[in-house]
Amino acid sequence: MSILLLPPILALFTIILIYIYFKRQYSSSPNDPPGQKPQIIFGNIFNSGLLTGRKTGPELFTAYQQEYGDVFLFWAGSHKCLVFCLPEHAQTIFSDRHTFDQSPLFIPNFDLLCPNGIITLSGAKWKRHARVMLPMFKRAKIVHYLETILHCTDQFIDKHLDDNHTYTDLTLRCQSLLMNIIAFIAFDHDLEAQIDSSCARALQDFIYYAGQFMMTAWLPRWLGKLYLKLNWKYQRAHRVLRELSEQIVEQEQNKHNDSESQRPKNLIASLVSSLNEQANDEQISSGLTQAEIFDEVLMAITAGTETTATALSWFMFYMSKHPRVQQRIKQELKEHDLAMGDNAHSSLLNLETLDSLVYCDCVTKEVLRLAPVAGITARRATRDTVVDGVPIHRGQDLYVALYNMNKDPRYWHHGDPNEFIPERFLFEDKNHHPYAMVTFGGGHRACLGQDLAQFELKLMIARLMQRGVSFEDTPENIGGCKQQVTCRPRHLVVRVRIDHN
Ligand code: HEM
Repeated sequence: MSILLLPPILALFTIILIYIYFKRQYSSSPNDPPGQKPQIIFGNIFNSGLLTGRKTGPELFTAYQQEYGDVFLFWAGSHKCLVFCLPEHAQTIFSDRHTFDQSPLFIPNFDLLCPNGIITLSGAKWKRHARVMLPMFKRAKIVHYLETILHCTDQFIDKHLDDNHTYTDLTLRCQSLLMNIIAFIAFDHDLEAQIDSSCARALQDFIYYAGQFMMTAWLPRWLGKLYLKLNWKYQRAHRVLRELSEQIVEQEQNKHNDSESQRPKNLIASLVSSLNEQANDEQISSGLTQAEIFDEVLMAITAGTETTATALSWFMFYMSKHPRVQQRIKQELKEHDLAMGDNAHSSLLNLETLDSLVYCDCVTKEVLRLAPVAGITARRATRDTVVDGVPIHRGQDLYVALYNMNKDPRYWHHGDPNEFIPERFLFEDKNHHPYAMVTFGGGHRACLGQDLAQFELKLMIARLMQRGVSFEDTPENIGGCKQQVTCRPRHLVVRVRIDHN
C-alpha cells in the first residue's frame, strides 16, 4: 500500500469515529419517551427556536407537552433530559431527596458567579449552608423588612412614576425597585439616596453582567470563565461588593457588648454569628467562612432581584388588562380603613393588616401562578429509579415543567387556567392539588427566598394600590414573553394614573 494513501485513510477513520461518537451521544434508548430529534452540539435548543428567540422556554415546553404527552425528551445541547409535566411527577421527584438532588442544568455556570452559593451546592456542604441560610429567609425573619419594602415602594412611586404617563420600560424600573430593596436587606445601603455611590454602581454592574453571563450558559465553560476574567467592570463590581461585605463583617465583630442585644440590620450582619473560618465538611462542623458568607450574599442578590422584579412587572401587565381587579384591591384596602392616595404615608400598613388582605393575597398568588418567571427546575438522579413507568438511571438529568403544571386544565377548575382570575383561590381552586402550583419548586431544594418573594410582592401590590396607582391598557400593550434569565413581558406599554385622593 502506498504511503500516500495513509493520510486519507486516517482522515476517513477519524470522521467515522467522530460520527459514531456523535451518533451514540445523541441517540435515544428504546425506553426513552418521545421528543424532537436532536441536532449535533445544539441538541434541541436551536431547532426548537429557543436559541433564536422564536420561542421561550415556557412556550416551548407547553407546545412539546401538547405534541408528545406528559413526559418527553429534551436535549439541552448534548444533555439528554427527561421532562416531567404532571403534579404527581413533581410530588414523586420533589419528595424523594435521597434520589433527586440539584442538577447543574438548573442554572448552568452559576458556580462561576458564586461558587459557595447554596444554589450550586450539594451533599454535606449544601446541608451546612442550608442550616445557616434557611432560617434567615423564613417568614418570621423577613417580616422585619416590612418598613424597608414600604419605604422603597414609596420611593419608587415618588421618583419613577408620573401621573398620566405611558411607560415602555416598567420592567427595568421594577428591577431598580427590587435592587433597592436587596441593597437594604444585604448591605443596609440606600441606593436611591446614594445613586452615584460606588456600592450602587457595583450592584448595578454585578446584576447586569451576571444576568448577561447566565444568558450565555450554553457556551463552553472555559469561554464563560474567560468572559468573567476579562470583564473589568464585572471584576470591579465584585471587588467593591466584597470589600463592603468584609467591612460590615468587621464592624459587626467589633460591636460593643452594650449593643449586642440590637438586632443585626442586614443579611451580612445576621450571618456574622455563624462565621467560622474552620468550617468544612470533612469533620462535622458548622457555620460559614467569610468567603462563603460573601458568596451567599451575592447569591441572594442574583437570585432575588430579577425574579421578583419580573413577577412585579407581570402584575402591572395583568392589572392593565383587568381594571376590575385593581378596583377590588382598592376596595378591600378601604374596607380595612387604610388611608388612600397621598394620605397613605401616614396610614398603618402593618403585618396584621397585610395578613387580613385576603383578596390581595389571591392576586399575589394568581400573579405567581400565571407569570412564567421560572418555567422549569432541574434535578439529577443519584441512583436508578422509575417515575411514572419511565426508567431513570443514575446521573440522568430531569426537568420539572413548573409552568405547565401551574396552568394544567386537569388540575385548575375555576374558569380557564390560562386566564388571570384571582377569585379562583376563593372558590373551586382554593384546595388545589398541593403540587399543581409549583412556582417555587419543591422539596429540599425548593426556593430559599419564597417567603421573601411572596411577602415583597404582596406588600408592593398593596402599597401601589393604596397610593392610588393604576395601570391602564394601551394599544401597544400586547404582552408576550421575552426570555432573559427569567421570562419577562415582551411588550409592556401601560399608562400610569395616580389618584392622589
Ligand atoms: C418571584 C420570585 C421567585 C421565583 C419565582 C423563584 C423561583 C425559584 C425556583 C423555581 C427555584 C428552584 C426550586 C427547585 O428546584 O425546587 C428557586 C431556587 C432558589 N431560589 Fe428562588 N425564586 C424567587 C425569588 C427568590 C428570592 C427573593 C431569593 C433569595 C433572596 C431566591 C433564592 C433562591 C435560592 C437560593 C434557590 C436555590 C435553593 C437550593 O438549591 O437549595 N429566590 N427559586
